Amino acid sequence: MALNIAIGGDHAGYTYKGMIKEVLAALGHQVQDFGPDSDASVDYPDHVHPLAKAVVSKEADFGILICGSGNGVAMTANKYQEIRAALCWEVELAKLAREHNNANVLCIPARFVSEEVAKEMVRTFLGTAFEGGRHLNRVNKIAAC
Ligand SMILES: O=C(CO)[C@H](O)[C@H](O)[C@H](O)COP(=O)(O)O
Repeated sequence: MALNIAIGGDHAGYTYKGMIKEVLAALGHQVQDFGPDSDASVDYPDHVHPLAKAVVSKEADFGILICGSGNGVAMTANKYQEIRAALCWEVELAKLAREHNNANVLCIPARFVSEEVAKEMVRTFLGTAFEGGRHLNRVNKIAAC
């Protein structure tokens, strides 16, 4: 099924962002790029906030955020109650983030994972369904009051 994917990050994730966009196109998904448009140094929140809002508004089905460690983009995206941004560095983590946490944003640490792992995490994340059941009860308790 073709999905609407929002992708973004910062300069440290710029190269991986381009590579992942090719993967998403090959999978038949629609992609909205929230930048940056070069590897010149930027502040990741400037690119994360509009992406997070696109996911919250359901303009995008899922978000993919890439920076050096993945921490900054994850911290920023998770400021939104409706966002469940998962920092993943192994394919199995991307699978579990969908199965158990119903994650809607995948955060990739470009300086710490190979291109192949990054690509496979994206394919796995977008190809895995939330399991619901006991996990739904837990996910429903995440939102701060
Ligand atoms: O998580 C991050 C910021 O908290 C990312 O790793 C950034 O990509 C990183 O901090 C950028 O570092 P730089 O020295 O400015 O390239």
